[in-house]
Amino acid sequence: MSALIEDYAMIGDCETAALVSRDGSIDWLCFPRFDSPACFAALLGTSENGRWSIRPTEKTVRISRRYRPDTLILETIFETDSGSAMLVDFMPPRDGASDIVRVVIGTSGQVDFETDFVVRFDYGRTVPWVTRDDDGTIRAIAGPHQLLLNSPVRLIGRDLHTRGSFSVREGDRVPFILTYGASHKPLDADELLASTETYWREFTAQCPSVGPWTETVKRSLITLKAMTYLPTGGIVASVTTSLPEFLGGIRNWDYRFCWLRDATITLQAFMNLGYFEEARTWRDWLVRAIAGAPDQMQIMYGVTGERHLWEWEVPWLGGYESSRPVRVGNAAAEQFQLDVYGEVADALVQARKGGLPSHPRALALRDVVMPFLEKAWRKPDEGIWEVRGERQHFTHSKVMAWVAFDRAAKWAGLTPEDSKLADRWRQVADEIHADVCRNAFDADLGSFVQAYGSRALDASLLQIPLVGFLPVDDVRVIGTIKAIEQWLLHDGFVLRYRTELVNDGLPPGEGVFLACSFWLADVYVLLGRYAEAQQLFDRLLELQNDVGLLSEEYDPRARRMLGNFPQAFSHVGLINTALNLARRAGPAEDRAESQ
Ligand SMILES: OC[C@H]1O[C@H](O[C@H]2O[C@H](CO)[C@@H](O)[C@H](O)[C@H]2O)[C@H](O)[C@@H](O)[C@@H]1O
Repeated sequence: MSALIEDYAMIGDCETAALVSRDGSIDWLCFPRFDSPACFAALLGTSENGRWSIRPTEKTVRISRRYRPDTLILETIFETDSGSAMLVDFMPPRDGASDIVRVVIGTSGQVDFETDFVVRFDYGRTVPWVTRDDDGTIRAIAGPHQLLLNSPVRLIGRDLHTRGSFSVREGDRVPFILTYGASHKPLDADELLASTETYWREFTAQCPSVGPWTETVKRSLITLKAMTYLPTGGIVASVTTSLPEFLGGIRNWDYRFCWLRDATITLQAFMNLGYFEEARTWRDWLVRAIAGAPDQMQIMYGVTGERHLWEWEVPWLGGYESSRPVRVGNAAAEQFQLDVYGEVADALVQARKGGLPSHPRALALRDVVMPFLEKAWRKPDEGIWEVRGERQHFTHSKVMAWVAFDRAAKWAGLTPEDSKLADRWRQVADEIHADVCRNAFDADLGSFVQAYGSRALDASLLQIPLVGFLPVDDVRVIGTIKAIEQWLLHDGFVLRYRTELVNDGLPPGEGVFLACSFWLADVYVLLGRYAEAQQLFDRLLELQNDVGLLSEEYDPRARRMLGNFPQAFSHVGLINTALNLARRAGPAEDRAESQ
């Protein structure tokens, strides 16, 4: 059985990532890319679906862990009656090979360990041929996949598992190096550890002070960086698939892709912290990915820009705590979601403001996308929450279409030759604004509503003041915030919408959505309700696990994390709210000022 979601930590090399449980088991790993078929899939099944454990044989009296400061190097300390030892887990940034390195270091007395290496390629199904080379290397092969495991520990195959045992005394170091594909050169665990440490320390060194939240912001920044596919600059929404939004339910989705929405807001967080190199690579990825006819633009792509992300179910995996189906691929790739145009426009304008030189294709792209959008904004869509029910005129989608025209008009207004375009786009922005104010505000409720003609509330309406569509002290905005506080709060955290009242094409039930809870804190900052913003933010920080990671959702009743893990959306929320609180004129006010 898999561990609690919050009991996992992530290690990664900016091309793929693994989840390690508190007791030293790697239960999730897709080699060599984030979206490759998992070779350890115990997270969504059983140990027979693949996992690699290294743990003491005797009872542990205490397990503690942390990331080595400013890095993605995980240190787990096991204490037993006879001694203590540290397991160091990391994935070196790529230099041709793709590896996981695990080093057991004795810290006091003596600790006996056992390791159990179970490889099941193709999402936990294919049992490989496992052989031992003359030099002791364990080789697991099936079809296109090959894994090589090197260690001084003698490993023996039995019952389709590869096992070994060893002891460490104070000062002993026992390394294991797992390599995907061919191994071109002998690897040294200590050298890899040193270069990995340097890589992450250099990256975090640029992070500015965010007052008392600097360390927690750095952790989120490292987490987001680890979800960036370095060869292209694409950013995945999470490194897992099918961790459920409701335990035992069917809201299980594959997040190992690049959503324009999630990637763009991630970039905004990077830029808010002054990381513009990441913005450049992402912008280049974006321009390549969405090149072509504007009506064929997708809301998400694979890490190198793939368009076909067919969704299928994995019948041989039992699902996380029986939450089935396990899905690979994501049918939402085929959806129409109007908001992404606004998010992309906002990020591009922010990149320009930050001094990023313009991309040769960016203007051409703007000039084909905007005319398309002039018609498309009138159409119903699936919205930010990617409903699997009927398309609707979602309020948030229209607001973000307004953002697209508003930002495009400002952008065009920067050059005299584009001033005609600027006027035209300002006109469309005004038209959308009027349309939303006319159709999305319910005077009886005193609030904006989820979609035209609906009476439901939706947390995405919190974006109205955050993107500058209306000022935060507008009476309609005040009414909307009140209504959200009244109807969407659960234990002080924010639900996206009431799944039992809205037909989103799925059975009701899900946790509170962490990103939306950060948005509420941002709105409190705009309102000057700093104490409430601070209080909500503090409570959200308490939800982080022991190594600072957040999933997508949280169940306040069961006090458990839910949804894919770690999730970019949630970590972006954390960074932005920390900046808003620390600077009080942080990103929320920057974005809102564009009104
Ligand atoms: O709730 C149903 C939808 O859930 C997923 O979408 C959510 O995650 C996306 C990635 O973080 C995010 O961009 C979106 O706003 C969220 O609603 C899932 O990917 C969808 O397929 C599903 O319909």
